[in-house]
Amino acid sequence: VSVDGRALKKDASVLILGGGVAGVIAARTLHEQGITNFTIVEAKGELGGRLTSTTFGAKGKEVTLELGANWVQGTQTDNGPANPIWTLVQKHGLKTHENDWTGSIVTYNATGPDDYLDLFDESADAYTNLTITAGTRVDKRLVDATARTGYSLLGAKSRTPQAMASEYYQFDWEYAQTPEESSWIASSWGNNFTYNTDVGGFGDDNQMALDPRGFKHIIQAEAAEFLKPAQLRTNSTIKTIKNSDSGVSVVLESGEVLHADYALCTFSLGVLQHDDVVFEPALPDWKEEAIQSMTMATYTKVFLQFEEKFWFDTEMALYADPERGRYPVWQSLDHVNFLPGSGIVFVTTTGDYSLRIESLPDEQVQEEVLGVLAAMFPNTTIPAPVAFHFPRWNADPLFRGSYSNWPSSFFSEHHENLRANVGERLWFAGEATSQKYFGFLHGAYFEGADVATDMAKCIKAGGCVGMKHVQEVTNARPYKI
Ligand SMILES: Cc1cc2nc3c(=O)[nH]c(=O)nc-3n(C[C@H](O)[C@H](O)[C@H](O)COP(=O)(O)OP(=O)(O)OC[C@H]3O[C@@H](n4cnc5c(N)ncnc54)[C@H](O)[C@@H]3O)c2cc1C
Repeated sequence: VSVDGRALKKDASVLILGGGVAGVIAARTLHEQGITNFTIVEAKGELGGRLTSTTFGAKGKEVTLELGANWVQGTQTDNGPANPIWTLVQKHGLKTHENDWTGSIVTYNATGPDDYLDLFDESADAYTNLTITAGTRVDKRLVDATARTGYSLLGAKSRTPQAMASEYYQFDWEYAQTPEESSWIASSWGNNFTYNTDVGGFGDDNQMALDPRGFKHIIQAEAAEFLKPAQLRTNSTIKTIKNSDSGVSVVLESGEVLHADYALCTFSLGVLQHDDVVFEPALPDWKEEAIQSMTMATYTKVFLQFEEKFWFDTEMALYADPERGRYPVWQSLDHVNFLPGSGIVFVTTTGDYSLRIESLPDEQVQEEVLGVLAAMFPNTTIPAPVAFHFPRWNADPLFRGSYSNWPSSFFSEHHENLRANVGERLWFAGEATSQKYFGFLHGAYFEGADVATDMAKCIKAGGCVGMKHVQEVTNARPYKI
């Protein structure tokens, strides 16, 4: 049988490229649709992708820590919509605890303790205002601008280290980039669709994963329910993706070639941007412009373990350095709610500061971090840590950053193009392709499910055009020069 000269094939084979949240949920979706002729091809030795943990600590004091995603952000409010990651946490019995980001915090500057919680609260209000005014801009069809423009127009101008640290906590700590680098409108979507129940969000609870099996357990346990051994290839790094009208072939690092009728690429935006994988033929201009126009940001957790705790008793602490973004957000894991007795505290950096520390040797970063602790606790002799570790997400060829961020020069049409299939055979999904939830685990989940649903329809129909894309992203009105 044929349609337009194409062979109708209803038992088509599918390669799912990448076994993170999007890849596993896409596989589950195809399975549910009765399409079982698929294989997940994953470079790492296990499923989970950016859901990844490590054993950290001195001998006899080891614990499981999350190097990547750590929180279920927004869970569920009453019987409202549930974050699907929260649903998986409950289904698979993952250990979590609520993390109070705003009510359990103390503040410091470069000379020691400094109570600027009033500025911290003002900054939270300014951020809320930023998201509300972004909504107004959408309703009025006003153009996007940077979140910095938004803050300034609202009169929220952070001029002291304390005000800058407070703003950082609200903004950069979430988006992993500065307000200058981020879209006013899209960063507000990111917040509202997750946290604000008025627009369908899940609620404002943040649950921290604390399970010794790692946060990845939820996705591995989910896969174990349907995935057969023959449907998974781990330790298989893809070097080339060849796309044609009749199917897709991928060339592995080993030289082996896998063929299928369709492929779903779930590699991170950073991997696509960095040319770690070669597309043959090269991706069309509309796709390449979309890929290069969104940003892959970097978020870095720097872990320290000490013989014993000498720091704050709250869950969180904020440090205001004269340099914005220098080792600002601290969290105590040695806390009754998390890993009491662990002797672990960690500090988070983002954006360019993360790239800076990735380029330095571990010893130098450790020395800098200990210097900050010495500034925060002037009356304490800071002991040498017994363990120290931070992951280099940007340098990692399987990720090239931590998660995507939406700059103000990225248009809705770019986003459609980022998401759209190339030809009938090559499809894309992952956190970055989610318009409402880019950057989040639940963004990857929804995209895996939604794109695989579209693919299944296409496969069952024996072929389709797929998602729409625009050939060129243009202005509504021409430039006047
Ligand atoms: C440090 C950090 C903190 C985060 N914190 C949170 C958080 O608290 N809450 C939250 O909701 N989200 C958080 N996120 C974001 C969340 O982890 C991601 O949105 C989500 O895991 C992305 O899933 P994905 O399936 O789209 O991509 P990935 O997990 O990147 O999956 C893609 C897979 O493709 C594989 N791959 C890449 N290249 C190749 C190749 N050449 N050949 C074969 N396989 C390849 C990778 O190994 C990977 O397994 C965080 C991320 C990071 C890094």
